[in-house]
Amino acid sequence: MEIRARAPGKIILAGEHAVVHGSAAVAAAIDLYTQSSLHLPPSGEGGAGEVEVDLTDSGLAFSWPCSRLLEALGETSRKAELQAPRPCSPEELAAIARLVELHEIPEAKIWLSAGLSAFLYLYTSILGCRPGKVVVSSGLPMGAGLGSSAAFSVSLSGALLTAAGVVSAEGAVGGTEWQLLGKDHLELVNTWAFQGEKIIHGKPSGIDNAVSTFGSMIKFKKGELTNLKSGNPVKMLITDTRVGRNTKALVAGVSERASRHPDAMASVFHAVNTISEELSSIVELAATDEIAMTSKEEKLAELMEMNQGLLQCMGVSHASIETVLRSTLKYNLVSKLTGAGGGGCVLTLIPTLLSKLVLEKVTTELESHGFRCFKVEVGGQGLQIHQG
Ligand SMILES: Nc1ncnc2c1ncn2[C@@H]1O[C@H](COP(=O)(O)OP(=O)(O)OP(=O)(O)O)[C@@H](O)[C@H]1O
Ligand SMILES: C[C@@](O)(CCO)CC(=O)[O-]
Ligand SMILES: [Mg+2]
Repeated sequence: MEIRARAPGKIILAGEHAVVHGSAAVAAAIDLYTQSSLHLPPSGEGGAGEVEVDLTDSGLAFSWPCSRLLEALGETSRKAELQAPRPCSPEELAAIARLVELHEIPEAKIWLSAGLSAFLYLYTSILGCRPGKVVVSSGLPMGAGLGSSAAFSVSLSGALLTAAGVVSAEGAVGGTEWQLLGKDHLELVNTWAFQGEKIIHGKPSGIDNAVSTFGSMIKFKKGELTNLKSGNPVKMLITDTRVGRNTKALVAGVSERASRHPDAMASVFHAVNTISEELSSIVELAATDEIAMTSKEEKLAELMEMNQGLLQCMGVSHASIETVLRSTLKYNLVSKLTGAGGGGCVLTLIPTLLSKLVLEKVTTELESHGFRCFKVEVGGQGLQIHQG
């Protein structure tokens, strides 16, 4: 049996970091995906064979004998828990970390160990210690602010829960081999993926896994999700500064700053909340044609600029991000970091009336700094399944 699941990355238009502290944020799915293909032998039995994962983007593959997993973790998959995952306990996480350490991961790719721990947790909790192989491949840059960790957790959870028979695909995605899940099944996948994100991020808000699971453009606040109907999707240029960073460390850094300056940071988070609320109402107004396109774009640009200033206050900007801001400002274009910051990707709002020539000039200038630019479609589908 082969089950494939693909889950999109995301951009955050406003509210990253502040969303971890209870503010609203606005995010949208993009058309770059992580795909997990799960192969299960016909009669898998616990205790025999291996669990394998092939991480094609990093060119590394790992495997564990099922007997070893059973010995270290016990029989982990229990029917009742499939419907309501329990968080990974510190003891279980330590046992999983020891299983990951059985493999020598090259120092330059040590950041993979968090993803591997999330993989082992999701696989053994959902399918138990039965043999199987998962091949993961992604069009997303890893650790660059476009939600690669969430797309990884969502696609894995989608494939594993489909194999366990607790979720099943319903409707086809027009003209493609992919199928969608119903709302309740998506909710379940999202809950599992959040557990995976916790292992990778430490203290995620849940926005990245939610937008990767449900797709579209969403407002997210304290775990509550509102779908934003955006008539004409905004156009964004993405610049990957190629400066590596780690979301877990950046989120922890903002929390430390908040504990050093609680009142000042509470005001910053409050300001971000207001920006996200305003931004989401502009998006929705635009869907009803009650606001002209140029006026919508001017407002969005101003709010993004204000949000970027507040992200600098939180200490998550970076010299490379500032270079992107300065370069695009020369052409009167507004940019802000997206995701956790500290390097990674920057969004630049592309107004509808911007000439092709100007766009080419900005892109050339950004690429002359060694950055990589690309355009994405914003607000598309979330998790999709293919069973064959
Ligand atoms: N395709 C993949 N293969 C293996 N591991 C992956 C893959 N995608 C993500 N990961 C795991 O997720 C980690 C990156 O997550 P991180 O949260 O730091 O960045 P991000 O999700 O890309 O950005 P952000 O959280 O700011 O949106 C990697 O270090 C790795 O452990
Ligand atoms: C930085 C952050 O706000 C967004 C990362 O894409 C973390 C989170 O919300 O989990
Ligand atoms: Mg992440």
